[in-house]
Amino acid sequence: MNRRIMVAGNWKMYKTIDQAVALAKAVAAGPARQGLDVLLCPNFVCLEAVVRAVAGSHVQVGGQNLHWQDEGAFTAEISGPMLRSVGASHVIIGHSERRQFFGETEKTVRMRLAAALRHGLKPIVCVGETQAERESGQTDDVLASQLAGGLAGLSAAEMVKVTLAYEPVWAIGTGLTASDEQAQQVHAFIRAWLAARFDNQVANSCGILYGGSVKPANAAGLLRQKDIDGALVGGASLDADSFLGIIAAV
Ligand SMILES: O=C(CO)COP(=O)(O)O
Repeated sequence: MNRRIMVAGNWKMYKTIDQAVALAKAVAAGPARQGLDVLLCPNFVCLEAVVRAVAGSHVQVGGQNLHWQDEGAFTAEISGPMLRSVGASHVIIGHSERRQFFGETEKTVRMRLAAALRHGLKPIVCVGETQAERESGQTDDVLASQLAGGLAGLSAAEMVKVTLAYEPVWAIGTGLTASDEQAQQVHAFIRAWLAARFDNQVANSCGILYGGSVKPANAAGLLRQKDIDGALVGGASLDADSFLGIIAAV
C-alpha cells in the first residue's frame, strides 16, 4: 500500500489577490518532496493569480466548490469547465461550511462530484460529524450516511479518483483537534466502509485526509496514523511559515 500524502490548504474566504500571490509564492518556494502533493485552494477571485504564482513549481491549485451544471443562468456560480480553464486540478466538495451555511446536501454533493469527474478535476469530498452527533454516539451513522449519499452510484473506477477528507465539525477553526486515536478510528471506519461498498483495493488506494485545527505541532502525530493520508488545513494554511511547518512535519 503506497498511497500518496497530500497537504492541502483551504484558504476559505480569506486573501485578496496580492496577499494570495505572496502566500502562494512562499509556499511554492518550499521544498518539493517525493510522494507528497501540496495543494492550495484559494477563493475564486484569486485562482488565476495563484495558478500563475506557482507555475512550474510542485504546488497544485484547486477550487473550493463547483456547480453541477457546465454553464447556465446561475448567478454567482462557478462550473467545472471554468475551473479547468483557469488551471485548477482539484476541487473541494461538500465542506461542512457549505453544508452548514449554504444548503449543501448529500444530493448536491453527489451532483458536484459527477461534474468534477466529468471534467477531470480531482475531487476532495468532505465528511464529518458535529459535536452533538459525536456526543450522542452517532458519528459512524452520520459518516455512513454522508458517504452513501455523496458517493451514491459511483463506480470503483470513479471512486479511485476521489480523495476523501474527514473533518469533524467540532474541530474546525476551534483549536480542538481530534486526538491521533480519535482521527485514526474514524479514518479506519471510512476505509472499512469503502471496502464494504467497493472492495479492498479501492479502500486501500483511496486517500483520506484529516482536517480540523491541523497545526505544525500536531501534524506529525496525525499523519503518522495508518489510515491518515494527509491534511486539509484551514487557519494554519493562511500563513506560509505554519503551512510549510505542517509540510515539514509530514
Ligand atoms: O475546514 C478546514 C479545512 O477545510 C479546517 O479548518 P481549520 O484548520 O481552520 O480548523
